[in-house]
Amino acid sequence: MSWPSPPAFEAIPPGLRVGAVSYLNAKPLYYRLTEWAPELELTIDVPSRLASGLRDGTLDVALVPSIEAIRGAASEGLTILPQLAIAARKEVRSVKLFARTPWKAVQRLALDEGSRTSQALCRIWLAEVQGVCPETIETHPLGVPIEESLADAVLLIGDRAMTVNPEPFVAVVDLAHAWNVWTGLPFVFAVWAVRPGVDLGGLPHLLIHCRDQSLAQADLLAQRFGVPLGLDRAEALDYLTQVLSYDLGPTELRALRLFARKAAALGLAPEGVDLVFHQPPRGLPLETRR
Ligand SMILES: C=C(O[C@@H]1C=C(C(=O)O)C=C[C@H]1O)C(=O)O
Repeated sequence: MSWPSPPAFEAIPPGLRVGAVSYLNAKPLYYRLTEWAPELELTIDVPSRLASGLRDGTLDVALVPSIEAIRGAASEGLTILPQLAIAARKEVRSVKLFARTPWKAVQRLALDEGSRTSQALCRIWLAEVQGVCPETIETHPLGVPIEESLADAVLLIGDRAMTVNPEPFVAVVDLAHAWNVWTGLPFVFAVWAVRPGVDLGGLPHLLIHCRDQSLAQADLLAQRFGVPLGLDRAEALDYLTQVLSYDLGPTELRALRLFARKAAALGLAPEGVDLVFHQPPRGLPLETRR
């Protein structure tokens, strides 16, 4: 299928190292990116590893857990790209906390190894809404079925969270839905973050084109990436177009700032951090606030 070519954009520095999330929820943000920009090096991985890659300098720009953009803004001068995010309008379906005990009795908590943002959201929700701070917090490894965990509650994110059978558990919460009921806001899971001093050339404009073209043909992405996960096409389409949103507008920024404050209050992020938008080193400034 032929898609409209992107509008003319500034060249992308050859070898620019870009990281993007492997889950279905991220596909609209980079589908066909390398066809339009073959000069960049694209790494696809789980969110926590992308955050590590950005931190240790093996990536220049990556789609990272929003909590890592908040942490890295303070400590490493990370900046974020405007207009783009992975956000949930209300529920999310792919970030779920499963419990074997009532919420208030959760003492041992296992957190999906692939996550950073939902790990923090989960702890904030347990503390603020349920009044519980589990004594033991451990990692639930990638690739290990949830049934094998001995924890009282297990957080799963991404594709595998969408197809878990909830029957063995006494309670399940969709954490974006819980956040929405509690704050009235959407929840921002991921943003594009950039290491200081990196020249992205035309990448920010190309990423916006990618997102817009992907969403204009979301049925194709639902079929290609959702159906192989065991979702039916309509369900995958609904997830990509109704459940999730890919915009970083004023409401999402408000939600992100509230999340940053709540994370700081629990010691999960530094106090008083604000997000800084990426500015190209030269040429026309990117739009920074909408
Ligand atoms: C909505 C999701 O968002 C993801 C969750 C993330 C996290 O918890 O750190 C990071 C990136 C997102 O792709 C999901 O994985 O289900």
